[in-house]
Amino acid sequence: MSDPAGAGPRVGVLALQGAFAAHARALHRCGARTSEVRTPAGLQGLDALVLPGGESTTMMLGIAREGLAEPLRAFAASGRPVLATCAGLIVLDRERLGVLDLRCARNAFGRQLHSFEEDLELAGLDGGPLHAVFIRAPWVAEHGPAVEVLATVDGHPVAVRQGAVTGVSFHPELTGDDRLHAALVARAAAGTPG
Ligand SMILES: NC(=O)CC[C@H](N)C(=O)O
Repeated sequence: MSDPAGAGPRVGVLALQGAFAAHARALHRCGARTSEVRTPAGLQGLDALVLPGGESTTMMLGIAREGLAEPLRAFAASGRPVLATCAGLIVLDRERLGVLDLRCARNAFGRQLHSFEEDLELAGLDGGPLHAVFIRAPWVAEHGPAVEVLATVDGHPVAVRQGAVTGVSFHPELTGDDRLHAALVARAAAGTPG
């Protein structure tokens, strides 16, 4: 999946399970080189990382099987930018990898359990509302002071930031609006946390 023609920052996409291929396409559109991460060695040399949506229980089983829990924690702690979407956000919560000081409620949108779409204003994102696709999405049920809430639906946080980690409970790789991927690639290229 890597893009040999590109000279941009190297962004890994956790590819144990879930919606990883569409993330790679979005990252390519933003000028990044990408690789699929399935083992701790796959994290080496990356400037940024995407944790895709999918099914968080299955993803956690794969992370345990491959010995990826500690390497993923270390990657986040290094300050390199991370974008976590949907199941990827769940995986980072307190009850799982503990990278983010928050607790997710899974499949939280009872009003439209399977999926719905909404235009969201995200704090810090220029260019107007972002069209967000929610698929059996979580929300953030509770969080500590280090977590900045960027957007809410019905009063529940669905986009957050803690340090260099951005987490969203929707699927930004599905709409063709690549602003969140572009922001990740820009931060990776700048080599600055945040
Ligand atoms: N689109 C998604 O990633 C859904 C997440 C899934 N409902 C879970 O709990 O893991």
